This record gives sequence, structure tokens and C-alpha cells, in this order.
Amino acid sequence: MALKSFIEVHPDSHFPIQNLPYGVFRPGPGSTPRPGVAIGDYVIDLSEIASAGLFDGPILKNFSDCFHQPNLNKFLALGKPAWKEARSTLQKLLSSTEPTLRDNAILREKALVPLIPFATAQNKIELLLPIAIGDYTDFFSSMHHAKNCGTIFRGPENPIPQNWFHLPIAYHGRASSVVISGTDIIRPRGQGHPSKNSPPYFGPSLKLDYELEMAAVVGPGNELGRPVDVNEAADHIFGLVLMNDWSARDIQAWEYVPLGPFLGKSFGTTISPWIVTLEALEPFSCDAPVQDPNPLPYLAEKKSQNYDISLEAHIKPAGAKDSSVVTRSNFKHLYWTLTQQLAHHTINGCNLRPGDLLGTGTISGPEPESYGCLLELTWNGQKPLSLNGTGRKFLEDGDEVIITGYCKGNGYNVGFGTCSGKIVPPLP
Ligand SMILES: O=C(O)/C=C/C(=O)CC(=O)CC(=O)O
Ligand SMILES: [Ca+2]
Ligand SMILES: [Mg+2]
Repeated sequence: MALKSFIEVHPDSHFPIQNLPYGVFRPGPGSTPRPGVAIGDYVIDLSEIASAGLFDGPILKNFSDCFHQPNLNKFLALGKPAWKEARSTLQKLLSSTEPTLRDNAILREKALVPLIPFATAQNKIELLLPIAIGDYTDFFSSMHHAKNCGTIFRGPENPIPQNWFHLPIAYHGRASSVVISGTDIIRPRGQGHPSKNSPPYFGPSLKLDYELEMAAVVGPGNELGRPVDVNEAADHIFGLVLMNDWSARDIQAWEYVPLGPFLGKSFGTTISPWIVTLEALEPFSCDAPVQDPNPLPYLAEKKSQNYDISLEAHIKPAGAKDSSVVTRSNFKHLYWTLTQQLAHHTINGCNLRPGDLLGTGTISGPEPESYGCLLELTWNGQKPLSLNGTGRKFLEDGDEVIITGYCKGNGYNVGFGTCSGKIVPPLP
């Protein structure tokens, strides 16, 4: 019998009792941010559960102040045994056979907050960035994406750089401009260089793009100078979010040789509000692609695993009734695994800290419909897409990009909800 909650959850919901993703929310205007867990159309207020003394396992009974914080960093720092304990406490508390919360109307009233806000201003719940992000790194782990970008930017002879098959390439992103789903993105201005013979121009980006990605949220992290072993790296990852690494292709193409992306990406990166734990994703793990050549020993894992997560990106133009699906991809296409990314990041002694964000890189698959950005889908604007009859080379003002992702279980989904953002006009 599948685990069931006393809270009714629609079979299509992303948030059944098997998921229990973590976020941070404000139950109403002016109230303090607090951690919560999504179930069906509700958020469980973890500060209320902690205040009621219900985190009573051996670890959390001494550390339940981690649920009276404006972000999840303190909980992340506690590590995997505490995460496991919290999950089993919450799964028990929410199960249909457990009376503690089910039959306590006063506690239910305090701890269960409707996620779909009612129309009234008073109980408009607000979802916030769940973590304080000290550092954000973005990898480049899809071979299909690397090949397509290489062909477009560097030509078809050697599209994938020689180092790519030996190490998970990355660049340091900008943590300050990571924003929560629903935040508008102002079209950036910057320099572009349309062709060899013309001088550079300055103005609003003419090639604004999305990048369909996921990102790992780092747990305890490591001490400076002490790398994480690749076979222990999974214990350092709390969970995953959806991510859109907005990219201004014209700014990027002109600025990024030889030091890598800078202003073409640092104007905004959107993440989804709910962190789905690796524990909830475990039933959906699958073998990662076979790596050829074999990676160096520090990247060779005993078990190399991905997750079967269906991913979609949609674009909804201003005033359009419906959005159009532009990408259909899957997390399982990634060549370098999350654990290889994390181990590689620390191999020189670099320390990761709780709440650090590690983007996977754009998740493109082999089929043209699975390409994870407009640069690939329109081949740098040469082949416009049709969105319900309207042509698109790159994003226009008013376009909303919506990324979704979920794993299909037997009679339920473990999903990520949505990660969305709308392009608004540049500054004058
Ligand atoms: O190959 C290039 O020149 C550029 C690639 C990217 O812009 C991708 C990037 O940000 C990393 C990724 O998302 O995979
Ligand atoms: Ca990226
Ligand atoms: Mg970005």
C-alpha cells in the first residue's frame, strides 16, 4: 500500500507525501519568513511543528531552532542524519493513520497554510528564496548542449573542447542576482559585437535567452583545504531546484573570451521555491551515461547515478492565452553527475558552504525538441520557432518563461512545481 496523507492530494499534484519539498514562506504580509514543507495545496509551517515539540527525534530535539530561521541554511548544515530524521518525523505526522496533527484542530489551524492563496490580501502567502546563497557555480554538463554551443560559437570542426571529457567545466556565477520564481527580469544592457568588421555597440540585449537547468543545494560543505571524496559527495547535497540561467547571448559572445561568462549572465538567475530532497528523488535514480574516456581516479565513482526527471520549458508571450512548450528534456541526459561536479569543485581544496548553489548547466538531450535554450533551438536566431503562430528568435519583452519538472511514480508524482520569470523592458 502506498503511503497516504490525511491531507487530500490530487494524483497530478507535484507534492504528495512521498515528496515533502522544503521552502521558506511568509504566511501573510508583514509576518516573518519561516521554513515550510509543501503537501498538496498546503504548506506545513515547520516553525509551528517545532514550537509544538513535534521534532522529537534524537538529533532535532536539540536543534529544532533551525526551523525558527528565515532560511534553511542552519538545517542544511546539520547534514544527512538530521534531514532523514526530519523527513521521517514529517511523513509520520502527515500520514493518514497518525492522529497527532490529524485530530488536533488548533494545531492544524496554525500549521497548515493554504498554498494556493485566497483572493484576500490578508492570507496571501509569499514564497521566498529558501536559502542564503553564498556562492553560485554553474557547470556545463550536458554533452549535447556543449556540442551545439561549440558548433554555433566556435565552428563544427572541434565543437567540444578537449578538456570537456576529462573534467566537469564550470564558471563562477553571481549569487547576489539569484532570484525566486515569479521575479521579473529586466532586459540587460551591455556591449555586443555583431560581426568581425563592425565596431561594438551598446544597448539592450538583442539576444536574450533562457537556459533550462537544475541546481544542487549544498548541505554541510567542507573545510578549506579538504576535498570531498566523490563517493561521499551525495551526503553533501541536500536537494535540487529548477533553475533558469538567463543569458544575453550577444553580451556573452563578445565578452567571454578568455575568462568566461560575466555580464551576459550575472543580471539574473531564477530558481524554483521548493527544494526536492535527494531522499525523495532516490526512487527515480538511474544509471548515468557511460563515460569514455574513463575519468581520472578522483572522479571515478563506485556508482554513477542520474535521476529520471522530465523537464519542460514553456514560453508565454505578453497577452497570449496559452504558453507553448519549447523544450522537452530530462535530467538523465547529463554526462557529468552531481557528485562528480561537487567532488571536482572541492578537489583543489575549495570549500563549499551550506546553501551554496551548483547549477548543472543547460540540460539538452539528443533530439532537437530537447534543446534547453533558444540559442540551440533557433540555431542562434537563424531558424525562428513558432509560438502558436508568432515567430521567436530570442526572448521579447513581456515573454514569460516557465520551467517545470517532475518524476513519475506509481500513482503519484514527485515534482518541483514551476520556475518562472517574465522579461520586462530595459532601463531607458
Ligand atoms: O559553449 C559556450 O560557449 C557557452 C555555453 C553557455 O553559455 C552555457 C553555460 O552557461 C553553461 C551551461 O548552461 O551549460
Ligand atoms: Ca548556464
Ligand atoms: Mg545567470
